[in-house]
Amino acid sequence: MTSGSSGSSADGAGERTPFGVRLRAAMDAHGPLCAGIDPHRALVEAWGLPYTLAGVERFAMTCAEAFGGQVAAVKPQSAFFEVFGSGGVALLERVVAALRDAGTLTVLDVKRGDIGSTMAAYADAFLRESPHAPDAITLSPYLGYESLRPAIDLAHATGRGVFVLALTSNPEGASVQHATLDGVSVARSVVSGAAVDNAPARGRGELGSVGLVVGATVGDAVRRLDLDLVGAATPVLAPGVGAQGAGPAQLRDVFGAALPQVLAASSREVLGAGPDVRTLRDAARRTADALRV
Ligand SMILES: O=C(O)c1cc(=O)[nH]c(=O)n1[C@@H]1O[C@H](COP(=O)(O)O)[C@@H](O)[C@H]1O
Repeated sequence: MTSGSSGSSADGAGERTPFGVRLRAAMDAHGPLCAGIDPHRALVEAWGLPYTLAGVERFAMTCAEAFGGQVAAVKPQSAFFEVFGSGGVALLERVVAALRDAGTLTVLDVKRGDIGSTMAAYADAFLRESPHAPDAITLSPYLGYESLRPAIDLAHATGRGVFVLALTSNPEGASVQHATLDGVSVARSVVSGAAVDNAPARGRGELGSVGLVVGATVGDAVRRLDLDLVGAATPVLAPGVGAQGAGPAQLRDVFGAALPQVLAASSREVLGAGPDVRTLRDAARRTADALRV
């Protein structure tokens, strides 16, 4: 499987297989791990590298080499590249391109969200066809789920995907995400939005391209989301595995019957196995195997 199989038109609206379908195939082939590339200063230095653009390039390209072709998806965290300004952003583009060449799906963690007219520009920046466009991005719905429409529509048009924050892994998230309007929580309204957007995929018996982010650490709180609403058609990105304390048991407890559509994300714990490429690859493979349903 390649991450970018197909022809495409000038605006990218080609015949690429929808992201959800490609994600299902990737998880079936490699297990449900999304390996994060988060070049924290402490990790870069622990690898014996200087915390400079060159050091971070070595770190990130080693990750791309280790993870490419081995895991379902890779999630570079944009913040750690943006620290280095335009050079860091150019490096991020090279990392995405390298993973694309290896046939591995990329979820670029940029957590964008803005008024619709600005959202259209963010959608163009990340979801239109280009050699360094990722397969999916993370989105923040706190200006209203519908404000994300330009990104959702362009993702559908270009065979790409989005993951919308629903219930995040950090303890502070609950104060906003469990707030209710007319008896419906913010998080649950995001789940409903994704269910509507994935209804056509559900009708085809496929995984949709509008995913949710639900932390693997949220415990019982997940019950309030009514994940049943989305059936088996909505992919769920579940960060929090490893450094934030969640493992296979927590994933089973939190997601239950929805587990087959969960893409579990782990960054620091896997990255700690570097800098040797083979050791890093083995750590990712071991984690992916342990998470298999
Ligand atoms: O969107 C995310 O990926 C995300 C959402 C969330 O609720 N919690 C969360 O930790 N993340 C991201 O997932 C990664 C977690 O990294 P580790 O804690 O090192 O595994 C970071 O890049 C976070 O920004």
